[in-house]
Amino acid sequence: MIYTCTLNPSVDYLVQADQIKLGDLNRAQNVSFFPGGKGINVSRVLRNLDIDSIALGFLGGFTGDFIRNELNKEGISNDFIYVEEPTRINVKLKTKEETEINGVGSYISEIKQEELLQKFQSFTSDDYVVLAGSLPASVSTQFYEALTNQCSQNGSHLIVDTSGESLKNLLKYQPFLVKPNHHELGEILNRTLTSLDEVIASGKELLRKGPQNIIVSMGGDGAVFINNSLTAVATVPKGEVVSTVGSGDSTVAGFLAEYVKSGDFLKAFQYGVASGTATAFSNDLCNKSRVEEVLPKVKIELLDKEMTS
Ligand SMILES: Nc1ncnc2c1ncn2[C@@H]1O[C@H](COP(=O)(O)OP(=O)(O)O)[C@@H](O)[C@H]1O
Ligand SMILES: O=P(O)(O)OC[C@H]1O[C@](O)(COP(=O)(O)O)[C@@H](O)[C@@H]1O
Repeated sequence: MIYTCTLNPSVDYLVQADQIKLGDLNRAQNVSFFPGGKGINVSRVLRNLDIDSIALGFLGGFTGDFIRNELNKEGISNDFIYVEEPTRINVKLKTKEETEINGVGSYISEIKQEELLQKFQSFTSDDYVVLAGSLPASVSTQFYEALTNQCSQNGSHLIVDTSGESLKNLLKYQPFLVKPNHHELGEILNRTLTSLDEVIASGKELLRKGPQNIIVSMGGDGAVFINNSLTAVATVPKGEVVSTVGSGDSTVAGFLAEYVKSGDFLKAFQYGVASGTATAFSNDLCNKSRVEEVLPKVKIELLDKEMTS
């Protein structure tokens, strides 16, 4: 089974406007609400790609109810732990540019954290566990580490999509996959990455710190895949970018959807990148027909086979 775990879900409030002036009254042309947060997005894209998953994490209040109802409507199994404070609302402003305001997240008591950790004890080596997104302010990075440690003890395939200190601390558990974007990769290694060569070299450096497979996403410039036997670069087609919210999560979901079917890293990488791009070209997350339309336009260049250092 694939489990996704979102410690800090969100209702994503997407506001489209010609322009926004700070300090002025602005009117939106269009607004929409989506269940959000990285693991939840992965579960939603997996559903669109006909793959089952179980969504876990913390939800609370009217916003938490909205997310649960939407997931139920979409037929996504979920087993969230309920907390008192409402789940955050993240504002996504789409003008000519994209601006995001992500909330801090609800208070999660230690008892609730322990309850989630217990759920992780039942995972097995057949399971894939996607641990994704930020931590609510009340949850320490040690908790992420405890969840990771539990997956490692169970032998589950762990996919981590987080950034900064949380990601750094988890590398030693040798996660099956990590997916930083190029800014996050630079941040972990304390540098700014300005070229593809730098991204590849830094990705290889990250690989030596523990993860088994790495996708470094680079927005409209595509992505890089690195493991001990392969290095590949994907370029993506140009198209009308509607909203990139959830593109990275779609990359993870598309990769997993193909990997659990074929076990083929390159096919999975191409499918993941196509899913990310299909989401960038959509208002909500991608659907299967969009992904399959984009798929042949994602070009994969294999740089090295067999490692490379
Ligand atoms: N402007 C864009 N045009 C085409 N594809 C895009 C664009 N932005 C993002 N994507 C797709 O989504 C993937 C993830 O995007 P990225 O912004 O790197 O991730 P994150 O959302 O995690 O920061 C990219 O690798 C690419 O496939
Ligand atoms: O937990 P964080 O880092 O605040 O991110 C949460 C936000 O990221 C998203 O999951 C989108 O992520 P990506 O654009 O990186 O795929 C939104 O749904 C949500 O608002």
